[in-house]
Amino acid sequence: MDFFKNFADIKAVQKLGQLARTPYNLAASTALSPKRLAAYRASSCGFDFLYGTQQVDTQVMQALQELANQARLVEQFKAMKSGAVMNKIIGHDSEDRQVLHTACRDIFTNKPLAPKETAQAKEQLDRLKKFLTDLDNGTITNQQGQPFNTMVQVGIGGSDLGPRALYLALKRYCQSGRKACFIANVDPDDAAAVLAELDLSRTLINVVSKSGTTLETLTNEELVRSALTAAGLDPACHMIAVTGAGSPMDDPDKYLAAFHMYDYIGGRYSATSMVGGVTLAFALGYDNFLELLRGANAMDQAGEQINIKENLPLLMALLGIWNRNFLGYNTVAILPYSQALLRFPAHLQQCDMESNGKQVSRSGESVQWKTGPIVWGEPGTNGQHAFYQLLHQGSEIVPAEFIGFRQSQYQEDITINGTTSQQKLLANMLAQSLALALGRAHENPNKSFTGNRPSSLLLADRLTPYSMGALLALYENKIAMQGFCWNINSFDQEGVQLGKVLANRILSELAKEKEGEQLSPDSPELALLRVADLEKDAPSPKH
Ligand SMILES: O=P(O)(O)OC[C@H]1O[C@](O)(CO)[C@@H](O)[C@@H]1O
Repeated sequence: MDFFKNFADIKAVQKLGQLARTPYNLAASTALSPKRLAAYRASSCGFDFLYGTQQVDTQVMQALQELANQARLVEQFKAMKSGAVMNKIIGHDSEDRQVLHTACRDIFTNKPLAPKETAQAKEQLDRLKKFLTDLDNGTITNQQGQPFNTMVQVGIGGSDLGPRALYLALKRYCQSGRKACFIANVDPDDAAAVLAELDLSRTLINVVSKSGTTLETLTNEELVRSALTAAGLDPACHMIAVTGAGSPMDDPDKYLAAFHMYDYIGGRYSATSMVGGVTLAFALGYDNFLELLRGANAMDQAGEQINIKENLPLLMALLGIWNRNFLGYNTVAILPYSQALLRFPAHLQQCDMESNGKQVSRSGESVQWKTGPIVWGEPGTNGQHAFYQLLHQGSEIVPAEFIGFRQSQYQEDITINGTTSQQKLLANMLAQSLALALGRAHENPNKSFTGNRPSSLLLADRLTPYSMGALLALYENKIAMQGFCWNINSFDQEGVQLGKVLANRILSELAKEKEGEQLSPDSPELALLRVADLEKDAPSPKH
């Protein structure tokens, strides 16, 4: 495809390389003037993005705009949204799929960019609405005629992280008497701890797996099924499913209700499909789920602007590339100053690292440039009392992305010493960004801060279904645009396969142990050695 340009061959990359020899020094005495802070600011969909604390100047910003234009990032994004086959490696066996999670939220117009896929999303939404209405009006109840009040989502990776992060973020908006829980890990203690807290008779189990083949999810499905049976309940009256159309799990007869997602939606981009939709709409209400989609759709539209000042996903993608490829920073910390965003960094970790943790280009060649950084994070202010020491004085420079809200969600606050807790929270976030940038000289080297450490601030009024949807899509789109720029396929995940294959081999070794007997203490290690031994002689697959 004409779009597929090697990063190193793009003209603006040479220019940025030169500019990176003398990056803006954030620790210089006049570096953070009010004029600069006002100028390095952009807004979309209720979010203000403050990036005066990045090591950029007007020349760098100009060159980043040129990079966006020369790599045709917005065109690639629009092509993705319109159904181009973006998930592929040219000349090699690959998934060869469209990438259309954006179609799930392009439902607020008569002219969606991918009409067939948006029609499919709407059909699933209609089915979900009917299912929820049946729950509300008592058409669907438990065997005693009581309403269901809890939904447990059983899934892992993209079938867990996004939906769980969004649920926790928006728990404040739960419908009265409704809640959701999640089981992901194949560790039996995960399910045991969740199930111990529930009245199973009032619980719906939502098994979510795009492939319908994931070991952890199928195992936990059986575990929960047997817990229902042991409690004298009929699993068929309690279990629902979300899976890829045509997957091995796509068997509506086994479930009280079944919903589809499609192969053009990647697992880690699936939170706005039925993968997130069923549990979120059950707990938060259908209208709140629609608001989430509305926010995501607004950010998808912002992603089509050519000017980086009007396109937050693109601007954030380019600043990330500046930090990664030109300033050489290996990692990014996502630091929400919002307890509700507790699991959002974990979701972004999958979304980013599974998407952009690649080392071959879209033409199958080894890339000669750095791709996705290591992404991690925790909410502030807790993180300040844990790992910020390294952020301020460590030998690794960690660009930070702060996320904050002017108002709290619950609006239940207290004024102590003249400020509310929300003000204390925000003051801390702003202070961290300043401290990272400015540093502080001190005669005692152990107390001195070098500063000149980049960060940016994302600020919105309040964490609502709409702003959460916009924030989710902001990051999804940022990640996709970075992948386009690096000329990698951000939409497959071949790197997770080898571990799965080897785990299955170790399991078949362990299964040889006498059935029902406890594993002897050295069994796992012996199985590991046997499989390692077999592997060393295994023929390499054809290239
Ligand atoms: O929804 P599924 O098919 O069960 O997959 C779960 C997760 O497993 C992965 O395939 C990685 O192993 C992720 O990409 C995916 O989100």
